[in-house]
Amino acid sequence: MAFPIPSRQLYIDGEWREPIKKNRIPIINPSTEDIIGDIPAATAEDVEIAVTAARRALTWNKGSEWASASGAHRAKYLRAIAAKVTERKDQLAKLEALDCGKPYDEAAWDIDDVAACFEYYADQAEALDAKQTSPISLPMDTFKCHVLRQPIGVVALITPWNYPLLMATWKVAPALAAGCAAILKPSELASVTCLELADICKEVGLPAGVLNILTGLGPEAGAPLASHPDVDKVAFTGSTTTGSKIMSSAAQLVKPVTLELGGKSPIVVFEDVDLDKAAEWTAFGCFWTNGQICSATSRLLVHERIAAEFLDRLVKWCKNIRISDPFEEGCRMGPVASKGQYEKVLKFISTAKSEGATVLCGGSRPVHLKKGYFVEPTIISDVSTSMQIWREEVFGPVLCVKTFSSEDEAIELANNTHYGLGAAVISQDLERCERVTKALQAGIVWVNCSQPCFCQAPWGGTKRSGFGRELGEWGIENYLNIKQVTQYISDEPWGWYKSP
Ligand SMILES: NC(=O)C1=CN([C@@H]2O[C@H](COP(=O)(O)OP(=O)(O)OC[C@H]3O[C@@H](n4cnc5c(N)ncnc54)[C@H](O)[C@@H]3O)[C@@H](O)[C@H]2O)C=CC1
Ligand SMILES: NCCCC(=O)O
Ligand code: NA
Repeated sequence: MAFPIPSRQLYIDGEWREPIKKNRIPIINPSTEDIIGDIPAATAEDVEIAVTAARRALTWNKGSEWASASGAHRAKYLRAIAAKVTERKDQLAKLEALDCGKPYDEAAWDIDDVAACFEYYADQAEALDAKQTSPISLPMDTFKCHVLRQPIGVVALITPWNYPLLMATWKVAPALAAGCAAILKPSELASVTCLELADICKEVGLPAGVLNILTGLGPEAGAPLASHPDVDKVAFTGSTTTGSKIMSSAAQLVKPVTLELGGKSPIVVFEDVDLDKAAEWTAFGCFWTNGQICSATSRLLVHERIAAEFLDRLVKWCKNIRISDPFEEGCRMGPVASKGQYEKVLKFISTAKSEGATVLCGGSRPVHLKKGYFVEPTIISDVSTSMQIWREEVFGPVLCVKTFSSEDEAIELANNTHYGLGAAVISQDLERCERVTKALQAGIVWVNCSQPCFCQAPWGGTKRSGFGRELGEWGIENYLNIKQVTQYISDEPWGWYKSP
């Protein structure tokens, strides 16, 4: 599809700014492998300017314009951004489909979620004003106490390419609601819509420096941002390897981080399910977003009594997934996001085969698509718990399968991972679902579904999937300092020491 990609600069201090080193990074359309534009490449020099701008925005007019303004004041900007996102939904969805290969229908859904998330955090910003005055009851009536919730300060938000604008929004919206000033560093593999967010912020007159958007490479732009001494907090979504690096550099300055990292989430299908309903959720849980979801339920555990019949149904559902250019009518799977990702996914499949696993369906490029980073929905069986395909995140459309014979065995296999982001359980027995839910080591459990995500509910992982919770009322807490204010209200002297 020919669609104009706006040519943008870095967004710093409310203005477009060419990177100091003037470098740019090509934008590649993963459906065609064509270069369709370029984005600016920030380096440490630009990070320095952006951090200074953010710091100034916090303290501008003693903070009265932003950091110490009311939540209601900031909410107006968040609502204005939401309205502009909705107004530009079609353009943003098209750009996102071009940039990261998402089916257009999914991209449009994501843009709705972006607008809803800005609206939600506008509500949370308003709610913050009411919370500021609520007293804390103390056991002594000579004292009164309340808590002040104040913005943490300048925050670095580093985000991935699988949901380019939505993952940025999960951080930008609560950070701004809290009164922080932010520097967003989206993934170099899909930054286009984040630069359009900058354009929207300009249009709605967001105060200068409150949100700065630096596109660029991880080591060149992300690393100096994360380690900058004047950045008060880092919120990161991406690979566990990069998350660990960010945590190490933050540790040098005792800087708080929240990390939303990889996963190898299980989906447990019991013997009492409706086979078709369960098969569709299993496919959606792993193949939505072309399989590139941190919470993808990419390890299927199915009861041995129904395994053969269930897998037969599941393969039929998978063969029916329309894989095509993201703009074709009815597309339900596009390409993976980059050449690197394509090669990585195929390598995972070949390693699985060489380790003795069986490819039940898929496993390669679809024959009808000669160009683009397309991989068929792939199901791999005869898997053991020592195999790479069982242990490591693929971040592509690859599901691996094991069977179980009892609830206890299912739980043990489900928890047999270093990760702990998502998990799903499918059964008509809701008591069993409740037992299994409690036993699963994960931050998110889906019952009789997999992946639906609402900005009202907390999101985040355990184990090596990271820590901290985004979204919901927890999302804004990530960007607030809690300050205890205790006042002595008695007219009597304290009277501990003998009066001189
Ligand atoms: N949990 C999730 O949502 C995601 C997981 N991944 C996993 O990570 C693998 C690699 O994908 P990448 O795009 O390379 O992920 P990545 O974790 O390297 O990139 C995520 C973000 O971190 C930035 N970054 C990279 N190195 C950095 C550093 N040293 N300091 C600060 N920021 C840095 C990147 O520029 C990007 O904005 C994928 O194959 C997938 O398995 C990737 C993206 C999202
Ligand atoms: N549905 C949102 C998934 C977010 C993530 O992959 O991190
Ligand atoms: Na791209």
